[in-house]
Amino acid sequence: MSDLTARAKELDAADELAAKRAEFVLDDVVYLDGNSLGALPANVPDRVADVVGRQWGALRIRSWEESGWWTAPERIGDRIAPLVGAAPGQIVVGDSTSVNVFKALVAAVRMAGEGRDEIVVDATTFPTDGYIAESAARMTGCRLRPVVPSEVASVLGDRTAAVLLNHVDYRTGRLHDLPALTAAVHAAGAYVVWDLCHSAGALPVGLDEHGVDLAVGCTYKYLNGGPGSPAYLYVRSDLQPRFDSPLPGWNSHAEPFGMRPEYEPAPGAPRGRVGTPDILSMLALEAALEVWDGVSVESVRAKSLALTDFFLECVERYVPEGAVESLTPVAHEERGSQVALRCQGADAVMKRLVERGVVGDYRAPDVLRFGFTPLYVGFADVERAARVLGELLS
Ligand SMILES: Cc1ncc(COP(=O)(O)O)c(C=O)c1O
Ligand SMILES: Nc1c(O)cccc1C(=O)C[C@H](N)C(=O)O
Repeated sequence: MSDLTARAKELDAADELAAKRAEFVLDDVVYLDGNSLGALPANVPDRVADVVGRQWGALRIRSWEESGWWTAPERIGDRIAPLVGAAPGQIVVGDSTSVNVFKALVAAVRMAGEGRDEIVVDATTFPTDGYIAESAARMTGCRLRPVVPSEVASVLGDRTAAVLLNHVDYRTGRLHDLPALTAAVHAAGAYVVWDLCHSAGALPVGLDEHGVDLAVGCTYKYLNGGPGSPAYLYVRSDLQPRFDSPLPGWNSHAEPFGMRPEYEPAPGAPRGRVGTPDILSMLALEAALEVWDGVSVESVRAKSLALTDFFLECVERYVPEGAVESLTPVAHEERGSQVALRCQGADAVMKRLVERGVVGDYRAPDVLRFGFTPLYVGFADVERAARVLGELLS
């Protein structure tokens, strides 16, 4: 047994989250793609069967009330809230991340008011945020300023209306400084929208603590909600009365069943709703969130850093020098829960890794991306992934 195999064994034996793995449907594959699609929590299939068979099949229309369908968006929002450091009543679940980016960004510009006509966006963002920001800018008469995150603070000014940022960069895994950037945006008198897709469920976010204005995120990565599971929108409670949604659908009305021609926004988080919620996906997500019972985000963060540290160490040992270059920061305060390795022929290398039972993903043009979900990835998985990568590149 190599010393790294022995270390992996020790680390797994001491891992307080190790038992969580049994709550997921997994096989012999090393699954390092939970930052794209989280694994299936084992309780979800039976729950979905009940929602379809009993709630829909037998109760039919009664389920909107009796099965809690109507209030699911805010109820599940409250279940996500502690995972991102938010008090109840500020998160609503529904729509996709893209749609929530649109709602949040346009609402932020509307809050900023007259004279503020610039939207700043992370130039390295996951593309959908950039596309939506461009359209939101055009619709609101703003100028769009794409800048790299390290330059955001230097472009803020009295014309800045809103700033759209990613907590963790989807490609490099870099963790951005949410408290400092939020404070800088506020000092300029503007509003910030954070995209939490790659941080929620992997590390503490502290939305309330750091005074974040608006945030969005998906639930199919570290929250394991399933393919296309609904996203969420956070609007800080004191901003809710001023949240003027650009998509004021009937579900966000103060009295949806009043069927009134005039729009009157609902108070609180439901103001962020749009149309009829996608109940099947939403209740699958609600079941998936049960794996978080009794789990602290701090313990998840501690394990995530231990996993990525160990992976970097194993890669250094097993992979021939110069074959890969890590794009992920070494400093813990700058690292999310993934490791991105630049590698020649990365696309083909990832295909071979998958054939050998190590599933990460490839991101153009040259990145091997490995996501570490602390609830079900162990240290032996990490050692095996790096060893197989080393064998392929030797
Ligand atoms: C940072 C980020 N934002 C948004 C999205 C996607 O948004 P949507 O849920 O609308 O597909 C992703 C991944 O798909 C992402 O990584
Ligand atoms: N949302 C995805 C999808 O519908 C299909 C394939 C991948 C995804 C992803 O989530 C990609 C992911 N946001 C990324 O960081 O690359």
